[in-house]
Amino acid sequence: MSESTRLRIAIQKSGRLSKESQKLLKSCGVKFNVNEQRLIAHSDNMPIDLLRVRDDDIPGLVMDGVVDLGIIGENVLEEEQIERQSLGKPAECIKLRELDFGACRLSLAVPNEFSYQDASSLEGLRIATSYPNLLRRYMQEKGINYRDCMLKGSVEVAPRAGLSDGICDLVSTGATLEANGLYETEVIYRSMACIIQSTQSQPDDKQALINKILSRINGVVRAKESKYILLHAPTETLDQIVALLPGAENPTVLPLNDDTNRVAIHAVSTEDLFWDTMEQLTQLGASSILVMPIEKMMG
Ligand SMILES: Nc1ncnc2c1ncn2[C@@H]1O[C@H](COP(=O)(O)OP(=O)(O)OP(=O)(O)O)[C@@H](O)[C@H]1O
Ligand SMILES: O=P(O)(O)OC[C@H]1O[C@H](OP(=O)(O)OP(=O)(O)O)[C@H](O)[C@@H]1O
Ligand SMILES: [Mg+2]
Repeated sequence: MSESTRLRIAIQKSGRLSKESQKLLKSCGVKFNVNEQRLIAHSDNMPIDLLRVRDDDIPGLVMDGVVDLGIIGENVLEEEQIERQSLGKPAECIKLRELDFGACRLSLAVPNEFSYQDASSLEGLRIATSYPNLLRRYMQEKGINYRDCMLKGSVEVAPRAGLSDGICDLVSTGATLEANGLYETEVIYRSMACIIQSTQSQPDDKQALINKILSRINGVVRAKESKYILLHAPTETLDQIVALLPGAENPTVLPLNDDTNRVAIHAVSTEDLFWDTMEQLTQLGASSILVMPIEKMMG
């Protein structure tokens, strides 16, 4: 691949998605070193360049075809999409898949002393947000009039500072709301990180590389969600034991040396094996139970 056809992937420079985005690409075999001062990181084993930017810029860079792929929160993607649609700017991209990080929700919240019944309690009031488009869509659906207070950060301090009556901001644990004397009243959008592709048609070799990265991401995410389970089981409770293993299809059953009453089971479980299931397994006579992480999966 020539320099101009190197695959360009935009990721957040620093913030909530930045480390996970880098980790994901590294676990897909993309080698690169990030220099905190530099906007671009070149991979030295694949024709890939990483563009490290503010997360707000990522959807636009992909929609304008400036970069080929982007890793972004669905909240920012959707916000930018609505904004661009209203301005008649290109707003298309392909969401390749959701990722397994960046889980958060965009919620309405009000001060603890606010008596809230439903969204109509906000009629005519001022709401501070960094997501004016998602907020407007929700409030229009509910038929509620409100006033905007657009803030790029520190949204949670707006009511106490007298700037607004309520807020519409991202929540994960709820600790920031609590610390600011606010409580969550409505979830208006649930979000995960996702990987998006530009709709521009790609040369075959570049599209093949995108497909390869995506297939590796699928393998990495599936592996993280799965566990490799080894255990010894009495033959008489074998069926019950296999039935308890979450999502395990056709486990391998192997004989044990000098023991015809017990077998070894090897299984890949598509879910984590919880302590209570482990306890049920031991009650059925299972022993030597090992639950191990899986690094990669394919096929
Ligand atoms: N508390 C949270 N827990 C999990 N994910 C979150 C949380 N807050 C935000 N996110 C997700 O991470 C994305 C980036 O959040 P971050 O706070 O780093 O953004 P930012 O301050 O706008 O960064 P930038 O400087 O790149 O503009 C959010 O758009 C959202 O998708
Ligand atoms: O419900 P919580 O777990 O408290 O998380 C919510 C907070 O996380 C995000 O901010 P972040 O900490 O990323 O900082 P930022 O304001 O600089 O974006 C978001 O904007 C909230 O303020
Ligand atoms: Mg941002």
